[in-house]
Amino acid sequence: MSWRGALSRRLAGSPRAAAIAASGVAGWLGCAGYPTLAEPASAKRVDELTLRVPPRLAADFEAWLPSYVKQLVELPGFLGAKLLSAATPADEAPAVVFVLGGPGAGKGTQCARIVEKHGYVHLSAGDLLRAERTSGSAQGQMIDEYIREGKIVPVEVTVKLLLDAIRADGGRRFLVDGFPRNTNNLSGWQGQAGSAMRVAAVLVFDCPEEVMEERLLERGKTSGRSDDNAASIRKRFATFRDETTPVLKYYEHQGLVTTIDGTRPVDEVWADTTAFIDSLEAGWRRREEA
Ligand SMILES: Nc1ncnc2c1ncn2[C@@H]1O[C@H](COP(=O)(O)OP(=O)(O)OP(=O)(O)O)[C@@H](O)[C@H]1O
Ligand SMILES: Nc1ccn([C@H]2C[C@H](O)[C@@H](COP(=O)(O)O)O2)c(=O)n1
Repeated sequence: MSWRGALSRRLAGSPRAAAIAASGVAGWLGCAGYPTLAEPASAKRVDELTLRVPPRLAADFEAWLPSYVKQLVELPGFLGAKLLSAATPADEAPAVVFVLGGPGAGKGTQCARIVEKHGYVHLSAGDLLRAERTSGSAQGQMIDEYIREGKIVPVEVTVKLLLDAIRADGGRRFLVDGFPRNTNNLSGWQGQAGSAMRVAAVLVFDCPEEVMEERLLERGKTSGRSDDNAASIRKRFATFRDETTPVLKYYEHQGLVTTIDGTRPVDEVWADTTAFIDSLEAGWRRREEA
């Protein structure tokens, strides 16, 4: 499979990337002509290829890159590949800590404590969607169905709610809870918040499904949530396994993930959570002083 062929196929399959195709592949790559890497490189020659991708297309590019790299490294004579970075937000951009973990892992509980002790602004994607659902907006019914089915609402809706809330608050440190939940969330964030916000860390609460199920069924006795029932919980677990895990892998690869065992009593989980926020803040202070 030639590199050129792989690129064309990917472009054909992606609506956003169709715009790239229309503007010409060579122009998009930022170079006049591009190498056909199907020809094996000689052992003495190292070819270097720099791809310039506009920030608004970085998410598509990164989603596509792994399969492209996989094909490259399978070519005889290819020595290796290095992804430098997509778009790097400025250090002074507001910092976001994404908080993830399965349904009932304890995200909201720990976020409430972080707000109280460390003064972060907490934005729960689920809470924003639930509020939007009852606001009487045209998309309320759609959101209702997604939540009940444990499916992830299209990112256009969620990222707008998050960014509106972030802009309205004007703060500098945000906990974004329950987001990004799938690759659609991830690419929507990167496309729309990308360089305006800095993803400082991804905090993950790890908890087995049996424990989370017990917690959610207990919460369901009083929460009034349409998805705290056995059928919805099963679907939410499947969505977490199938759709959120790839996002966690993506951020792990970037060295941004800190995982905390969420199975323990709240105070024990909190001891690790607050220590993590302290270390994050200490790192920022050291950088500011340097
Ligand atoms: N460490 C813990 N030990 C026992 N119960 C907990 C613990 N953390 C949270 N809970 C309880 O479990 C339930 C779910 O917690 P929480 O709402 O914080 O989870 P969540 O990850 O935000 O869930 P969801 O994604 O469904 O909103 C709540 O009733 C909460 O009181
Ligand atoms: N990024 C998100 C976050 C949440 N939702 C929907 C689907 C979830 O099952 C539901 C509840 O979220 P939670 O309060 O458990 O974090 O809200 C979504 O579609 N996209």
